[in-house]
Amino acid sequence: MSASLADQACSLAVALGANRPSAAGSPQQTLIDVRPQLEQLLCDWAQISLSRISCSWSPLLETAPVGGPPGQPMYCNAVLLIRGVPGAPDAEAALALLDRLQALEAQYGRDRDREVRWGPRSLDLDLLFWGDWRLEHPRLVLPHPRLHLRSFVMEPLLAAMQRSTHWRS
Ligand SMILES: Nc1ncnc2c1ncn2[C@@H]1O[C@H](COP(=O)(O)OP(=O)(O)OP(=O)(O)O)[C@@H](O)[C@H]1O
Ligand SMILES: Nc1nc2c(c(=O)[nH]1)N=C(CO)CN2
Repeated sequence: MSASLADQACSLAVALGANRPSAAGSPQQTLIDVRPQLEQLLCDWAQISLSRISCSWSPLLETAPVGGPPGQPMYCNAVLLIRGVPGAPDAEAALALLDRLQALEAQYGRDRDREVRWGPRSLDLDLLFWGDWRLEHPRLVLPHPRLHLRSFVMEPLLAAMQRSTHWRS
């Protein structure tokens, strides 16, 4: 049976990016170090055990910076695709997840008050989509409005989908 993104009411994706070091090390080391914490964060948020969700990770990609100040370092990007999030999407839960993602960014040294738009950051965690649910909130837009314009997101998303057993016939 074939499946489309729109069928996946309980799939959710998070994009990761970094292009400055954190306490965990280089951007690559940061994206590796944060993996188990991000999986645990999602389980805690969804109130579900790790064994009940399926996490599909893209490989790490080195990408040229898009936008922002000239001369910033190359980025490391990845995407985590999760299947098995229980319940229907709603704004309160989505905003609570955004808060948790931003708290995790701060743990890795992200300081939003001291950065320029699209400038270097130690960790960026963007919520890409929650099924095909649409949200227009001042703090959160879903699907992420620039998702389809960014090869540094679409390439790892494709890789994560190809690695997910869910889309295999
Ligand atoms: N889908 C989303 N995922 C993450 N943040 C979002 C989303 N939609 C809106 N936002 C808002 O965008 C604000 C800025 O986020 P952030 O600093 O990560 O942006 P950015 O990564 O520099 O740029 P971009 O928004 O183009 O990815 C956040 O504080 C958050 O409130
Ligand atoms: N290659 C790349 N470029 C970017 C990235 C990113 O993660 N990777 N993030 C940005 C702001 O979200 C702006 N530009």
